[in-house]
This record gives sequence, C-alpha cells and structure tokens, in this order.
Amino acid sequence: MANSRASSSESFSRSQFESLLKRRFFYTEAFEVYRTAPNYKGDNRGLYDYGPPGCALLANIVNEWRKHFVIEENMLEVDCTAITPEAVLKASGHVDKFADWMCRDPVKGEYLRADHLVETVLETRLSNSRMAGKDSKGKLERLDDATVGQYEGILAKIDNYDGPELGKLIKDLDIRNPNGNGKVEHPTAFNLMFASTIGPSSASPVYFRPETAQGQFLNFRKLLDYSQGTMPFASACIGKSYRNEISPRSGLLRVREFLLAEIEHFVDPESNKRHDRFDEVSDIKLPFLDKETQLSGRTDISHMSIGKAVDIKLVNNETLGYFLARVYLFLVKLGADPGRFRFRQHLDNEMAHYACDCWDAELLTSYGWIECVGCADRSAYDLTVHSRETGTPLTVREVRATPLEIREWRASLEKKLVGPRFKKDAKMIEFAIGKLDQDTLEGLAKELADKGVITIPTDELANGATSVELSSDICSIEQVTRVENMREYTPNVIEPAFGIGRILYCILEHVYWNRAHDTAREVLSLPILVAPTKVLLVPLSNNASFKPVIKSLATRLRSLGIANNVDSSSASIGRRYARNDELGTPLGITVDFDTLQDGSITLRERDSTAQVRAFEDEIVEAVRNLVGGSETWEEVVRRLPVFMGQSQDD
Ligand SMILES: Nc1ncnc2c1ncn2[C@@H]1O[C@H](COP(=O)(O)OP(=O)(O)OP(=O)(O)O)[C@@H](O)[C@H]1O
Repeated sequence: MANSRASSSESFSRSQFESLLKRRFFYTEAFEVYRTAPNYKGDNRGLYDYGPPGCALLANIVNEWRKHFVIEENMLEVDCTAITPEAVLKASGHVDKFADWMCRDPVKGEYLRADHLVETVLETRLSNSRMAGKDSKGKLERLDDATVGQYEGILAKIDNYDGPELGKLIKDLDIRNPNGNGKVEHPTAFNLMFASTIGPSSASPVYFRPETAQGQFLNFRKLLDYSQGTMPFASACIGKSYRNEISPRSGLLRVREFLLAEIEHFVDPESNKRHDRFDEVSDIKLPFLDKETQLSGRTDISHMSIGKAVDIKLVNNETLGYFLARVYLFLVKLGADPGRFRFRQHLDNEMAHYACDCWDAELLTSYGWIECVGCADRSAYDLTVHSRETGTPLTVREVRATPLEIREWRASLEKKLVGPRFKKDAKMIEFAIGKLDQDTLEGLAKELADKGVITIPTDELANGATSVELSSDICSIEQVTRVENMREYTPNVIEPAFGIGRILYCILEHVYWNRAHDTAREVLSLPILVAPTKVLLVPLSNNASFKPVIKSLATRLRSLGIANNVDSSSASIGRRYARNDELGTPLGITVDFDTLQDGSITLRERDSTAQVRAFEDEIVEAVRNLVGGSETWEEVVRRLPVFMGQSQDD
C-alpha cells in the first residue's frame, strides 16, 4: 500500500532524514567549501544557510506567524537594529547575566556546556544500563535501582542547577568529556553575546542583540502614542538574533545566528493580567509539565483546558494562558504533532533573570524535547530598568477616578550651593539623587539626621570618584504628601518568543515518514499552508505538444499566487512525484495525451497518492480551494471523478 503512513517515531532514521534535507537543499552548513581551504581556522559550527525549499518554508512560516499573531491581534510590528549599544544591554542585565556554564577539557582543549555534559553522560549511562542485559560481551555496566532513580531525578531538573551545583555533580559522579574520557575543569560562566565596537575609534562598545525584545521596550513610548494610549497592546518584531553558543550541536536546533520572532504584550498589572479574548480559547486542552512534577523527578504530562489551568493558578494569568493556547494552535497548524507536544514550566533557577513565570512550548524529536517557543512573564523588569537608566519614564499615565494621596520620601538639593560647589558634576549628582528608590531614601534620611552627612553612588565624576558626600546644608530628605490625579504605572510584559529555525526543523521531523511498501520512498507531509511549492506540474513526457499546456497552467496558477514548479525531466512520472514528496509538495498535476484530446488533467494528492481527473477549470478551482483552505482533499474526492487509471506511484 503506497499510502499507508508508518508514523511511529521508532522507525525514524535520523541519518536518512537528514540526508534528505541535505540532498533537497533545505539547509546547509555555511561556508562549507572553506573546510577544504589550506590553513582555514574558522569555526563554522552553528552557522547555517537555507537553500530554496528551506527559504520558501521559512518565509511561509513567518508569513503565517504574521497572520496568526500580528494581524489577528492588531499587534504593532517594529523592525529594530541588531547592533545594540553596551549601555542598553548593561541596563537589561544581559552584560552581567546572559551566560551559560562552561567546562574546559584541558587535554582536548574543548569547551563543553556544563548542563549538556551532565545530561549527555547520564543519559548514556542509563541507556547502557538498559542495554546491559542484551550485551553478550558484558561490557556495558548495569546500574542499581537507586542509581537509576538518582540519575533520572537529576535529568528531570537539569535546568535548575547553577554552576557550582553542576561542578559538584561533575565531581561526585565522575563525569568526563565523552570525547576522550578526559576530566574537565570546574564550570565557569560564559557570556553568550557577540561583542564589537562602532566606528574607527573603537570607543563605543556594542553587542549583536541576543533577542529582539530590547528594541521593542525602548520604543515603548512611541508605540503607546501610536496606539493612542490604549492599553493593553502588543508589539512584535522579527529579526536575526545572535548567541555565541558554547558548543553548537544538533544542526538547526542550536545555532549562533537565528531568526527570532518575538511579541511583547504590554498589560496593566492591576488588571490581574486579564485578556479580552480568553474565553475564545479557554476550552482548548493543553499538555502541561509543571514545576512540581519536574522537581519530584517525574516528567509525566497532564492534559487540561487552559481555562482550568488559569483557574487553579497552574498558569499565572489569563494573558499568559491566552498566548499558550494561541502558540499551540499555531504550531499544530504548521504540522506539529499534538502527541509530541508539551508546555514545560521553568524551574526557579532556570528562569531568565528578567522573568517571573515561564512556560516553554516543546516538541519531541529524535534529539529529545526541544524548546521551540518560550512564553515568559517578564513583569515590569525591562521598562523599569531602562526608565531608571535614561530618566525617561517608560510608563502609562491615566486619569484616576478618585485622586490618591501618597506619603513619600523626597530628596532635594540647595540649588544655589550645588552649582558653585560641584561645578561640572552638578547635573550628574542631581541625576544620581533622582535614581534613589524609596527604601534607600528612608535610610538616607535617618543617616542625614544622625550624622549630618550622607554618601550616594554616582557615575564617574570629574575627579574619578563614583560617589559623593552631601552634607545637610546642601541636601535635605523629608517625607511629603503628594496628591495624584493621574495614575502612572509601568506595564507588565508577557512575551512569547519563537525561534523560527528550531520550529522549522522540529516540524520537518514531525511531518516526515516513509511509505510502508518502500522505506526508501520518503515523504514530508507539510501542510499546504507552509509547503514550499504547492503544485508540481508534470508532462507525461518531453513531447513538444505538452509544453504550451504546461506553460499556460503554470501562468494561470502563478496569477492566482500559487507557487508551482514544472518537472519536465526524463525521469518516470513516479520518480518525479517521489522527488517532490521529499520536498513536501502537496499536489501534482499530470498532463498526458488525453489532455490534448479532451482537455482533462489529473490531480494527485501527496499523502494518499490518490488522483482525480477533470477539466482544467475544475482542477484549477480545486487547487485554489485546497491552497486557500476552503476545501479539503476528501471533499475534492467526493466532488470530482476519481482517476481509476494505473497509479503512477507504483
Ligand atoms: N542557539 C539557538 N539556536 C536556535 N534557536 C534558539 C537558540 N537559542 C534560542 N533559540 C530560540 O529562541 C527562543 C527564545 O529564546 P530563549 O531565550 O527563551 O531560549 P533559551 O531558553 O535560552 O534556549 P536554550 O535553553 O535552549 O538555550 C527559543 O524558544 C528557541 O526557539
């Protein structure tokens, strides 16, 4: 049976699958030809180029992302630069904290990501132990039950360990570099950003952005104006992002340059993060792996509606829940298998420095569970730090229904004395005072009253100092009552972040299968929505009389915006179809001698290999409906005569 689908992942051969992707030029290692150049010392790892079908698939995924999120939700799209001044990423915390733990193998000179090293070694030991019984030579070590339990417990919460804890595991469990079995050094933090400088002077340090989010935060005021002050609203940005991964592996899954599509949904924290459209998704059942389950060393998934998950506070709020459901619908629409899908909650140590709750949409592949979309509640972190750093309030102002009286600490400087005493530094000192928070001001007020002098931190002053002493003659700190008619608040941010390359790879694994009668016949069942080419046009042979028919069909489909490809090679029709099954082309049209007689053509569907035969107008209409999603193949088969001639696939 040509069309029965061997769907089980046990029959999956990664080498066969990856060889298809290479052969059909979905993507390739960048600068590959330089590998053979004498003296070439470049490191190409984690850098990939996409070929024609890969590019078309990528573009179709991005296009669908825009429709599903940006257009559906009226999001405000921006396109921000990748080159980012150091000050911005210092304020956001990336310069100090955007790091992974790394171990060096001093003998091989290799650098390994510490958590991945522990994971790989423990998984190998567990798998060897499972195989030990079948190993006739007795080379594989069988682990006792307690050790198996210990390893499984560690793996279930591997993302929760920090550097010192990973170092302890490596030492206690004698974990070594699998490549050569050498001992590795203690983990150190490695910042993942690529650094550079701007202009010939090299005086302005910059980084290549590791995420698109910061550009969106810095444009917050303009976006708020653009949305006429209406809250909540969301911005979106798609662009290349850069991470200097310690040891890129697993093809497209961990690369150093990748396309990231991010949404920043700005919401009033006092609204309980409600979402207007939550009821549209609340019944959708999602697969969850929560924090507690992982901490207890288990990985079982519980299914429940997102409505219930928010009700019982498993998911923190409606807005986060709304996006989880929308992300699920999006990935399934692209071809993700719901049976290999889970939302995994971040463990406390794993959470990025800016996040307060985080769920990853993960897809199961031959590489294990892969995070494709990170959904984080970033609270008010980023807008607050950038406001503080720039003195520009990245806030929302709204008229209050009832004015509010607030008691607060306020510091003021004696203007007449500040200028003459501090000269050029005066502005910097005023700025430093403005940055002090209420708790600090309260403490300083007491100190000023007790000692008559306080010291406050500043940026570097003319004399090189980074703090200044202020005496009570020049500085006063007192409690005042302020009446607020306007409410000013910093919005919270819910952020779904989509790694487009990872999604592309995982979807390809999920839609890949081999025809049961011949495992060499490989198929990519990409949904028509994202398939690189929608229709293959095949003349029966290279007889010249077919050419005008094919040409006019191609033009007709193109004018409908339907991507098509002509294969007039001398290979048999079956071979030409097989080639296009590998490219995921969902439909094929054959033109033969009967076409020249009666104008009928054959339409073939990729997955079932079933065919219908009808006049050109009817077939073109069916193709248009299938591509536009208004008709399914089953409906077409019910409506048009099924072609009973010999299947070209046999
Ligand atoms: N090195 C990478 N290569 C490809 N895609 C990536 C890479 N790093 C992150 N992504 C993608 O960007 C999305 C958002 O990034 P995020 O910062 O949440 O990832 P992360 O938690 O750092 O990923 P990981 O834990 O796998 O390193 C991820 O869900 C993933 O799809």
